[in-house]
Amino acid sequence: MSTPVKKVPIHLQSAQNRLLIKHGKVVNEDDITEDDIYIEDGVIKQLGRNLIIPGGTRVIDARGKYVLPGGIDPHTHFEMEFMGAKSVDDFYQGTKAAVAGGTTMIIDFVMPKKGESILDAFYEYRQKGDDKVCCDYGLHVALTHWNEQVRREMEVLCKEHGVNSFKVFMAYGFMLNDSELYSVFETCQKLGAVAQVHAENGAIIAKNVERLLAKGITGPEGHEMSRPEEVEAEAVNRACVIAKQVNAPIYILNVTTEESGNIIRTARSKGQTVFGEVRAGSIGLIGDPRNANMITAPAIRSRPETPFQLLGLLASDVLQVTGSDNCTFNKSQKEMGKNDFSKIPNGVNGVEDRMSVIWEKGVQSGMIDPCRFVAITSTNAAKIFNIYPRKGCIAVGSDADLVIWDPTKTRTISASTHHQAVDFNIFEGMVCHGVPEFVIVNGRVCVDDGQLRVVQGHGHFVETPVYAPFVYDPEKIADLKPVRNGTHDDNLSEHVHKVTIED
Ligand SMILES: C[C@@H](CNC(N)=O)C(=O)O
Ligand SMILES: [Zn+2]
Ligand SMILES: [Zn+2]
Repeated sequence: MSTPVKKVPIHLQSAQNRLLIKHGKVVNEDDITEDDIYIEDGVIKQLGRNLIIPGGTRVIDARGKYVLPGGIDPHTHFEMEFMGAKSVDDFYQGTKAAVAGGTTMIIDFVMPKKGESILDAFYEYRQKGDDKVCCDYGLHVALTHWNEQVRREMEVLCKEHGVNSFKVFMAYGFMLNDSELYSVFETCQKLGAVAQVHAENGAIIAKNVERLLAKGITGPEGHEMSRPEEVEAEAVNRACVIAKQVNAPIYILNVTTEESGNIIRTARSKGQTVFGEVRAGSIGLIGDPRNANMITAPAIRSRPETPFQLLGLLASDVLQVTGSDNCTFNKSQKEMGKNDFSKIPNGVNGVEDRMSVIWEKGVQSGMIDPCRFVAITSTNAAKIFNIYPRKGCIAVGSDADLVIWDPTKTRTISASTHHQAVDFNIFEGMVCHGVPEFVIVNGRVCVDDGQLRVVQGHGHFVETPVYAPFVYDPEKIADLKPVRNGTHDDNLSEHVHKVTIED
């Protein structure tokens, strides 16, 4: 007599809702295990071997592959108005490209116009992002001016809108002076927020630009000449000194030189909370000062040893995070500065290629291991912006944001095949080991055996709460130890019969 098959309620029938990833090497920041992963309703429900799971579950065989936490790119500028242009990757195409490359969450920057209410600007960005994103996203808020209203609105954003990070600029026309930086850092510290710093000395840059143009140096080579390494390092040091006065944790964006890294090392060695981030382009490339398409700020440095030095700082935890600083302008937009380098919109691509570039330059070269790769491409960003262990790790109860990564496969980066809107790629022709075969976004297979299948609006805004233990109470981070095996909770599709998938 056949066993009566229980009627499976329709809402549980979708095999898409249930996934089992088998035989993979599961990589977290601190270990690699041979666990199978059962996913249901977008959450990792079970980790372990010989799992008992509902029938009708889709099984993905990850034999010979790594299973990584989905990348978190904490530095993008989608559809941003800047230097008289608008970045061409919007929240749809930017997150589509992110997923294609193995990134399953981005954190973008609200960029208020000078004098604009930061709260209004935040609402505008939510309008831009919420319906378009293909993966989850968060928002930092840039402060392009300082006054009592900004301070009040920072408090509202932290207490009511899930913002915990504010960016200040020490360069550009909306840079803040030292006294304003002091007030912003002090306010961030009181709110339990993180102050992020674009650290370049804007006053020196402005004078250098004036002097270079007056000498007739108008080509793209003038860009790095106007903002050499020491002009970044001076600002990094000043930001650390100011933050120290008010015991404010700071996060230095776009560290591009060993000199800046050593300043951060010294500050951290004296117990100061300073985090450093490196953009993928600074690791993947040696800067070509004559190439207008590579113009971003701070510059991608032209000294050949810099990428190796930056990777060494990431390997030794002097620096903690990699981002893309994806701020893409087409060739035609870059030509706005063909007669004056200071008019070239600053920004490069990276959101799609960050993971492969860091794997190729870091893991493939032997400078970092897969665990450190996970830390600098996902986990550390999750910890700093207080979304760990929901994000940034493979653990029971975490969001099912995962990448099945083939370390042996290679791909050649090209604008002809990338999924970004921008019409060139700074990594053009680069061959990278490390290819995302499957990318799972909140439990949905969005790269399926190499085929991109994103859904616009599948992502959601993710609040980043203040007082991240990793930032404000590091001893507590141990209490957040995620559950690395066993079952999440008991509502494992009770309505259907269970099967054990034999090894
Ligand atoms: C405003 C934005 C422009 N992009 C760039 N890094 O040059 C930034 O400074 O991050
Ligand atoms: Zn910046
Ligand atoms: Zn940026």
